[in-house]
Amino acid sequence: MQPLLLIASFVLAGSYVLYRTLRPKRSANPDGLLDPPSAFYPLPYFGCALAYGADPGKFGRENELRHGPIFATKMLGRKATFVTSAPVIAALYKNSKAAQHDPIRQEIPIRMFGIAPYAVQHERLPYDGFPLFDKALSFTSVKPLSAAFSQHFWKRLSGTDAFQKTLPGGTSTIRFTRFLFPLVFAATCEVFLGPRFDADGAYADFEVFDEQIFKFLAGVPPAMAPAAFRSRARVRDALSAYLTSAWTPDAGEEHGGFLADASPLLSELVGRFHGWKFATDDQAGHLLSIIWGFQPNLVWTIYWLFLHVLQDETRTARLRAEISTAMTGVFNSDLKQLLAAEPAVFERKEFALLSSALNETLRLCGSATSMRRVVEDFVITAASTKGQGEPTAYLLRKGEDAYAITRTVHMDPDLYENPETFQIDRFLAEDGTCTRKFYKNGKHVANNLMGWGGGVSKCAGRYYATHAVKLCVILMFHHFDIQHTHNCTFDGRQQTTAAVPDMDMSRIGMLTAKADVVLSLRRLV
Ligand code: HEM
Repeated sequence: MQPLLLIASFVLAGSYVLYRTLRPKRSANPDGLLDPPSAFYPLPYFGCALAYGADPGKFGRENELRHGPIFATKMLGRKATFVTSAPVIAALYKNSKAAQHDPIRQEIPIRMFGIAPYAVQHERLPYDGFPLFDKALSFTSVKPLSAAFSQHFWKRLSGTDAFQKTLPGGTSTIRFTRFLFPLVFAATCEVFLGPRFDADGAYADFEVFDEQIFKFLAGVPPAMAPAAFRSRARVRDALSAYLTSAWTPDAGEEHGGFLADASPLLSELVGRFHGWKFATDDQAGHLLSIIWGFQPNLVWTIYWLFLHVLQDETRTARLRAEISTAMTGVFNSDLKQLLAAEPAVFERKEFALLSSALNETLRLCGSATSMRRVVEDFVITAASTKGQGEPTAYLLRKGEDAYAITRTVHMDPDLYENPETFQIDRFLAEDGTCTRKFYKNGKHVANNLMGWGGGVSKCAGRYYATHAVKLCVILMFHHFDIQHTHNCTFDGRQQTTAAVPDMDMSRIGMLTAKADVVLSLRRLV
């Protein structure tokens, strides 16, 4: 053991000396600008990848304490600059000309979804492909899609045993993720792809693929993750079969055909894929990326919102009261009116507590990182995290990657009191609306909540997702008395209080749970 320790000490000491010798000097630029302070991760090639990948929020927080809200290191062979405070993240988002998202969008899908490079890097994709989502999912255009979600989700929910085999007054017991996640998956697939895609058949493989997504992100070869690659291949095969059967040639259409029974958004997109001569398999890879974009974030948001509310009787009672009042006051106790509601209705004051609960869930249970490639040198000015002293100007250099870690802002105790605690009404202003403003060191922080990311890559689906989360919560509370059973976790441990499982901190986006829970649903209506 001792010789091993000795060798390890030599390697570490050697790495440190090398690092001190080779690291970029902070005042090397002739114009007096500083390089961001360097964080020390000596592992060759990987650099900070292990520490960052294990828990991006903790990685950001620890380095912020040591170096301030901007620091640089190496990750997977590239120089990476990380920004962690609200104003510096805002500055990074703002300069979308120098710090671009498109180069990242043209790399990651190759690894994650197995799309061939030509179909990810097609020159028209950033202009005629991705913007279709921004257009169809904007606040003013999203209504047909959100209304379709309401219909499909209700059809699925009312088809479960909790309705079909349980009369009002009766109770059923559900394992929460097993119950909820496939319903949301099927409903959203129906909204976007239509009924021809076998969502039920594809769900199990999709779930395995999603659970193993980090392996694709890290570029692990198929031999090291055979199950993940097999599942991904099966979902893509299902999507290819769907594309083959649903694509209907029609000379009268702009792109030579349409996707039968699908949303206009997907039909238009696939039409453009045909125009660009993408192989069916690569089209399927794109569809997989779209499904992956909506499913995990959406279902884990719903999951955490429910569990944090149910953990506390007062929270549950307050939210139940809001929903009950709105059911009569806004929807005249008519389910059809609820299902027909457009997203703007759920933004009203009558749903302020629900809006606040959603924001609090995004804050506490999300870990979004926005990635950018620096394509021209630019300067970011950073004040110290505590707001003392003169701000410092740092140079970000062409060719490096820049990462905005949002969880450091969401868990900042100077911005959010007791940041580890779920406070259902945290976002309520004094007038009862969900518009509270947040301050740090006496200054208003406009981008205090970045659960949807920000800048040019801000979640295009946020209005659809907000609608879907709220509808799901309202439908469930309206129909069921939901109890968070105390002996509920599936890891075999008995719980003495209503448990909220630990979060898997290694995820990017909404965090996942380390255990499922069992809930009892007593049917009310
Ligand atoms: C509560 C659920 C959701 C959360 C928390 C969420 C969050 C995010 C985040 C953090 C990003 C990356 C932002 C960045 O890099 O700065 C993103 C991107 C995106 N999301 Fe969502 N999302 C959710 C649901 C959805 C849904 C349901 C859809 C589609 C209907 C969707 C569509 C997209 C798209 C298209 C992008 C890429 C935007 C771009 O790169 O231009 N999201 N989302």
